[in-house]
Amino acid sequence: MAVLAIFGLLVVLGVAGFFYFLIHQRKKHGQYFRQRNVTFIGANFADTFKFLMGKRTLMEIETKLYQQAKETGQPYVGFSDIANPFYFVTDLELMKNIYVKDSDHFVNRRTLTTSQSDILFKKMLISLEGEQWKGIRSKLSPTFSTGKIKRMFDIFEKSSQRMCDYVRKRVGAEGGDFDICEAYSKYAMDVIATCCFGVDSKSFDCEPGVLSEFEQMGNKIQFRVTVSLIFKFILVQLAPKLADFLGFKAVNTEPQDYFMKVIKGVMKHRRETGERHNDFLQLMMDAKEGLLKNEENSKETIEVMTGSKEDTPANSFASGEESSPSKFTMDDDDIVANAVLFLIGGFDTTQSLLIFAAYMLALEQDVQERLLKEVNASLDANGGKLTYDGKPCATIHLLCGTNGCAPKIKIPGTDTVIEKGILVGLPVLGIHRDERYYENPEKFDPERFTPEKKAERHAYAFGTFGFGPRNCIGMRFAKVEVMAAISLLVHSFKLEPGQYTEIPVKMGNNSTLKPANGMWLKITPRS
Ligand code: HEM
Repeated sequence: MAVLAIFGLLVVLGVAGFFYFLIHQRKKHGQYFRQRNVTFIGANFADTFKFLMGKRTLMEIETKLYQQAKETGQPYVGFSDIANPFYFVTDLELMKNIYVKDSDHFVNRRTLTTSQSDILFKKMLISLEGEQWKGIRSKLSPTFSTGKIKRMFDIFEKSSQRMCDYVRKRVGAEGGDFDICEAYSKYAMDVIATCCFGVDSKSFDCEPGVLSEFEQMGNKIQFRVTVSLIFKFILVQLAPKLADFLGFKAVNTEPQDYFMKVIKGVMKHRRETGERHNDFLQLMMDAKEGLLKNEENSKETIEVMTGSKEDTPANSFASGEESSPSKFTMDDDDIVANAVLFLIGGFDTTQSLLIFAAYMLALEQDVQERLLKEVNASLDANGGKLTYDGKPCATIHLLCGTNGCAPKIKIPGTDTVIEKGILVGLPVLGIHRDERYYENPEKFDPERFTPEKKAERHAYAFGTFGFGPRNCIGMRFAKVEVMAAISLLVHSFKLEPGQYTEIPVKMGNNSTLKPANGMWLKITPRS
């Protein structure tokens, strides 16, 4: 009884301490912005609490935040993410300044780990800073050029075929209700296993409900926003030494060790036998040896490297005016770390896009019919083969928040100075649903992405892959991977809402855009 009472008291003290801490941080960050004459809008404790209890999604919170920021009529506002004061920018021209003109100042992300034992995480492109980031990004950029991805197209086609065979087996000749999340998870895992690790994921060989070893480890290594991760993260930000002492790590040890073993085994085999493959792993091994074919200075590689066609400070780096990429060397751990990063960065994102594209196509039959016609015409023109140049037109928005830390820099046209280390966040989700940029934004309308329509909008109104030099290095890869899978799925099956389809869909309480209860659709083979 006494033990229970002490335990209960400790819980009450813990919760009270946490709320005291929240109030203290909010007050501190509010003061920070008020002293700088910047409107302060957050944090919202009720929403934070509901999120921790699983009753609010990050998507709902970000949408509300954007509305609040927009209602102030200011181009940027102050916000508190509990750990840090945070500038929340809603003005597209200001965003462009940050990403293009001042890109050199907004190049680092916030720290997610301090642990010395987080070896792989520390070597991932996503965590690198300054010159080190530039060096590795410039080494990796040529591996993501259109030409290189074109050579990998066979991998996308084969995995898409395997996925359609799997779906056919599950729904039978007459068709039936099926959770498409399962097939897309296997597809995204299969593509990354083949391209980045040089192995077969065996994800389509398993019985329903069973995951292959690669899939299990791949799932374990993904970032999931859980209550414990949030606490860990706050501790890393506020008391890095304590977090380090407690051995907090960004990436779980078990999958980390597994992937290290897998990839090092494949590299050893290739080096010993001289075997070569058309995949990222090969390209990274070539980049390490300085053997990568000479596309380093091509215009496109510079675009992959800088995320911009325009003249930016980063472009001068990319074209060799500052540090030369050849100065930087990669070792085997860099290769492993970035292959694992591609698994983290390219799995959930691609899967979410595929899931919602299937959902919208099931709901909007006329769009599905148009897409089917385009895909069939492309297949007919290419002897029934899916090719890189076939261009189906399904495009869908995704949530992604993106931010950078600045050294001291003044916001143009204002007296506001963003000090070193202060975070700047760009609310992509809100912008994508803003009527000022998109008419009827909740409507699934691929036509808004025609070149003519795109030219009518501000270039920064579409930020799915981020902007500037720190944008998504895998964007070209992801687009082709997604197009291959959607094309073959729509060619093989009719997608319709089924008896379990939730309309509107309930979103999951996680960092990425995922439906809470799977994505059940009625799927019928076309022949
Ligand atoms: C639909 C799929 C994808 C979406 C929506 C997406 C989105 C993003 C976003 C928003 C960023 C941050 C940009 C910023 O901070 O400004 C990012 C970074 C990154 N993405 Fe993706 N991504 C996708 C697929 C992929 C794939 C397939 C790969 C790898 C094969 C990949 C690898 C990366 C890497 C390595 C970074 C960090 C780049 C750096 O720090 O220099 N992503 N992605």
